[in-house]
Amino acid sequence: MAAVQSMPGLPSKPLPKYEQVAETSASLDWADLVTLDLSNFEAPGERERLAAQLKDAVHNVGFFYITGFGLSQEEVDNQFAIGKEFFALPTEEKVKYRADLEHGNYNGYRPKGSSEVLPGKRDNVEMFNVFKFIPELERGQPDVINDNRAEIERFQRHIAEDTVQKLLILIAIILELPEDHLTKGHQYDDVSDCHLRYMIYRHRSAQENAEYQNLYSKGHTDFGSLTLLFRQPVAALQIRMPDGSWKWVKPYPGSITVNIADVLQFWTAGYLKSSIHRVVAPPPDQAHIDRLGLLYFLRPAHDLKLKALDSPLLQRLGLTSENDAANEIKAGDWVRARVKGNQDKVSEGGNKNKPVLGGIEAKYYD
Ligand SMILES: O=C(O)CCC(=O)C(=O)O
Ligand SMILES: [Fe+2]
Repeated sequence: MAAVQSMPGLPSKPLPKYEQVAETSASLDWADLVTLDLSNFEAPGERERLAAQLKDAVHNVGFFYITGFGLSQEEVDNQFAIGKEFFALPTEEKVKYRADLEHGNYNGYRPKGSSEVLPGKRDNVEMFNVFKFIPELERGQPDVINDNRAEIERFQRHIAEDTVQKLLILIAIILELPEDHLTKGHQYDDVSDCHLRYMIYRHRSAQENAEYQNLYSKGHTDFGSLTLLFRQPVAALQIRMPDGSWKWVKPYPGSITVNIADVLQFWTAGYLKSSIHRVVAPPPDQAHIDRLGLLYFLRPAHDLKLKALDSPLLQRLGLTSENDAANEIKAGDWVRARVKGNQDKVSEGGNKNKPVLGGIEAKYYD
């Protein structure tokens, strides 16, 4: 009898369909964020219209939503199913794929407890980071990734080669730079630490939440260029508003939450805001849920320097990083120093700046 052959491009073992959980019915103080609909991006005048809509958000808030990005909820849910399958593996299987965190390399598995949330208190978060499928970054992968590799690569490439390219064009327009000024340093074939991340925050008891001051992840900024957070109906992400208050980020159907990260802040001498966000315990009606996450972290080509860009807008505003300690730091070194630093113990006493590289600090908040 002929052996059963799997179809090329289809997983050898179909995954159970992923069902998203219900939204919270709690009434929370949601942040009011701009939503960009990318579905008419190619229409005449559309880029300028979207850039105008985005300008204030990226300067003052650092967070916004996108819709019309060309991936269906089914495709997104299929990625959640992959993450769920991976995290259900026994720990001894998962640690075979452990990332080289000690050198700031996130390629692979990051076990829970790798970072401190509060002094003496370790996190409850697992991550599995799948870097780009290019020869320089290949590594051994678990079966669930190998079996679904074609679909994961297609999903990653859509984000990297379509969605983020559009966002980088809009940001270049805001900065009055040629449209390809930022896309050039963010190509799929560039060696960089871009990755698709599957994440799980395992729920804690009410008593544990009290001991952790409700924190799952301290207030922080992200390290690279942009972060894209696929819709996750469990309320837990909060952003720090310009007045220092924290607001919840509502997960709207069909949307991705996007935030500006450190490298874009360096490149714009602070004009683009790498804003502080944190993850807290969900409201009571979602407190029992193990919160799965799906994110894409966009990082620039490793060798690009952090020196501010020569932008007409920044020049008019007098924003330059001339003589700044960041000028000669490579973006990839910054990202890796921040990943490495995340394994350190936290300091006592709440909100602290932490040295990262070349005398430059990163901000952390409780
Ligand atoms: O899980 C979330 O909502 C945010 C995660 C996050 O901030 C991060 O991984 O950098
Ligand atoms: Fe983050």
